Amino acid sequence: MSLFFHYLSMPYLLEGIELTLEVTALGLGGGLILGLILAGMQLSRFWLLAAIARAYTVIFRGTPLILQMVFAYDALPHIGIKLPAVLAAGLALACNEAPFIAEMLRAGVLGVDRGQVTAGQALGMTPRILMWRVIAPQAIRTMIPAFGNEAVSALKNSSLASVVAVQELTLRSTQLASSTFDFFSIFFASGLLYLVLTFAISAIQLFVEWLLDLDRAKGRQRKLADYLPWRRVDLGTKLELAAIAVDDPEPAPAELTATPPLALTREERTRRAATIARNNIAVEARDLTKRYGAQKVLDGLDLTVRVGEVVALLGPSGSGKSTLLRCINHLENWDAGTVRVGGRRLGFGENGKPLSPRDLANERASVGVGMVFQQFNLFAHLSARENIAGPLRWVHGMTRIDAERRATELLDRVGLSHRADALPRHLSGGQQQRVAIARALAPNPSVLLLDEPTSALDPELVSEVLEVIRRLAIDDGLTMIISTHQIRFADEVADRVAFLSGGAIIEEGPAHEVLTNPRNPLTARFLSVMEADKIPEAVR
Ligand SMILES: Nc1ncnc2c1ncn2[C@@H]1O[C@H](COP(=O)(O)OP(=O)(O)OP(=O)(O)O)[C@@H](O)[C@H]1O
Repeated sequence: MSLFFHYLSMPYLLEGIELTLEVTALGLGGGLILGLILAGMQLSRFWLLAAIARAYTVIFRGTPLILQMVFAYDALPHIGIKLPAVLAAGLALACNEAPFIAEMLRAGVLGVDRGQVTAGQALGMTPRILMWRVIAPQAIRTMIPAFGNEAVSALKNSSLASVVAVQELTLRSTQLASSTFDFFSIFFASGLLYLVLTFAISAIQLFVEWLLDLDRAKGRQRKLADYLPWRRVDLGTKLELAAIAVDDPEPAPAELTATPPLALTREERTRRAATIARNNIAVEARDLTKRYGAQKVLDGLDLTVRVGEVVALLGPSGSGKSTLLRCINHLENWDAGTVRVGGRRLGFGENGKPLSPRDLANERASVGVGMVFQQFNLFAHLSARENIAGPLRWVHGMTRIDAERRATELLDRVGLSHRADALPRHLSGGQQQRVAIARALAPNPSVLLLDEPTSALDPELVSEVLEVIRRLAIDDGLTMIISTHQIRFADEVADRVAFLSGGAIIEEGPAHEVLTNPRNPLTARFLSVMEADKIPEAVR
């Protein structure tokens, strides 16, 4: 036993640790830089870059590290590159780690919900802002455990540097054992030293995970058990959240229920229709055609929406409503036809050529087309307030104070000022959708597109979202195009209904007229099927 402790504190072995850490740091640091480049190449739109990165991955993941180390130390000098042993071992380890790290990075990026990326695009974020503010923060959080694994594996793999005579821990242990024949004590001591190092890496990993944990309750006394890896959302946080729910039960928001639902009288509707008819055109789609493979999803569709008008898109599932909305915001390319928003061909330059993703994002931000999605698509790592204020700062250059003031004002308007600091996953579906509406309204869009805003909600949550939309239409006179299956809501709020079937508008006209007296048999059949459409009393 005393020999074991002697070896454990022996300077000869301890100095070996220094070289072990040096090779590991070179391998991990270099692997991270190279891995970032490889991941970027693999995710690139240019197939040649992606192919080169894939070929690299196949070669360096498919050949043994020991061979790569020997190659770096013994073969490179033949082409005039003579590296010191530590550097050669570190380089080989970096080249070997890079493809694994690249795959980790790629998985992290691809794992971020595509809906959030689409929402970011709709808000006018450039690819760089999207990566920096939406994708990377979420990807990094999911990658920490895998990166911890990779660090431990790099530390252990550094022992292979002994084949190129790097005097690291394993080589020194072997040399010592060969000269003293005390194999048991030496290897036991050396194994324990490795364990201490890997434990330190695991501790760093857990600390970083804790730092980045979105559910971490700030400033609260924590118990040791909270730091264990399986404690993702600790009981304390859950209890706090439960307490919030009990203390502050979410009513149908007072602001939305205090006054009776808004509705226009027949005379008001007539006046409104006359005013709208004199307004400029806000959105115009002409002969819009879009295919997915052999399937024609939009078939020469024409639609004109005037400033201040609310148009409800109705139609059976798959008739092209969502696709039309996505084309208006140029989130989707189309095959033929034109789309103009505020007179501008969104997504095309003066010369008629498509804009780059960055220019398209800037144009989206300046034209001002807000979009609300069926699945809410809130940024999962940001609070309700930050979901609204963040894009205002990053896209529209607002100061933090102004952006937060605007966010607070909008949250108040949708009845959610009391949940401003909540993460999306701690909000109900109806609350999430109201935050999403507030986020879309924040930059004062000229047009708001709503893609089935209530279809992912439980029936009892539908009314609170519809009431917010109703107020936007009637109080604010916002131009809106709403894809919906809520017939009664469309009747009350929309100025005009457009009925889609097979990618074309087969009937359109004043909402009440089309909905009560449809002329096209397909519209009539659809409406009779939708008779079962039940809207909660509260919104009638
Ligand atoms: N990315 C895609 N790739 C291939 N086909 C698609 C894609 N997106 C939509 N489609 C197809 O296009 C058609 C129209 O889809 P879209 O979502 O626009 O319909 P919708 O009227 O909004 O339907 P719903 O009311 O169910 O949302 C559907 O047949 C759908 O399967």
